[in-house]
Amino acid sequence: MKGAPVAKALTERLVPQVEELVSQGVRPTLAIVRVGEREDDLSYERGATKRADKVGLGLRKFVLPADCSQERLAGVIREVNEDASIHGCLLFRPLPKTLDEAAICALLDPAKDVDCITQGSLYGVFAGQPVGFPPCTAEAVVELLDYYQVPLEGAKVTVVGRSLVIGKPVSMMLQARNATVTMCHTRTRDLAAACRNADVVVAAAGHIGTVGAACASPQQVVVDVGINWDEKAGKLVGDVDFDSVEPVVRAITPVPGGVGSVTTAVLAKHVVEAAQRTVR
Ligand SMILES: Nc1nc(=O)c2c([nH]1)NC[C@@H]1CN(c3ccc(C(=O)N[C@@H](CCC(=O)O)C(=O)O)cc3)C=[N+]21
Repeated sequence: MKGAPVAKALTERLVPQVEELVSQGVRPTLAIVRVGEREDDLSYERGATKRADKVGLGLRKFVLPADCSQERLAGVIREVNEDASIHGCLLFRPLPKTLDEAAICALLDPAKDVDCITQGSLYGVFAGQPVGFPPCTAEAVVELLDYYQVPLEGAKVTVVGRSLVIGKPVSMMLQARNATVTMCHTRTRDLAAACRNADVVVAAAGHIGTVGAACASPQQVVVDVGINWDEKAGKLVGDVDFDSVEPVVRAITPVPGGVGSVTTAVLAKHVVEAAQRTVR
């Protein structure tokens, strides 16, 4: 299950909407805030830059060194908040450990929170209320499964990983679609069994090889959300051991070229929606 056709379908709907906004004098614009040079951040930035070009979004990049102070980063977020020509903000996470990530996230204007880093947006996802936007990657997983017509109603879905960025919110979104969701993590006793037993596995652990052949079963659909830098191979890989899992399962997403490309399309969609809200 490649991401490109899903992203293309999403993106095609956005182009006329951007044209309409531009004719009203508004160019939907995304601010990217990056601290340091993490490989996964740089990958997202490349993808988002290409997507913004295709859709016709404005893009402003704020890049700070990994050792920057809390005050300096806070200053950038305030600048984003005050700039009326910016409609959405993507702050790459995790931030370096020296920074207080929660305090930074709380500073962002909720109206510009296109990736669910503020508490109100998270509340929306957990309560099933239309407050803000869900995390782009979590929404991308659901978009991808819908595009490939993978049934969720009553399906057994195992989510591996419990982060606030992906594991927890995607679990809530899949449950909202009436899937029966099992949440697994580093302390799960028999991860392989919990995965083998599932119709759909969503791998969002953040570690290379978390989901291996023992987790796979025929008829299963595997969505790999992981973006890890493989030092030995010198390339980006997912959380799933693709070569051993792919021959067993019904369908699987590649990394790169899977969920990531859909994530950037969802991001563009959120920025367009945020801009539309400012003119209505
Ligand atoms: N607040 C926050 N939310 C995130 O969702 C988040 C984050 N921080 N920090 C970094 C990771 C990583 N991530 C990627 C998303 C898309 C691609 C993507 O577009 N990948 C292209 C390839 C792009 C390329 O490498 O040229 C693809 O898979 O085809 C990559 C990585 C989201 N993350």
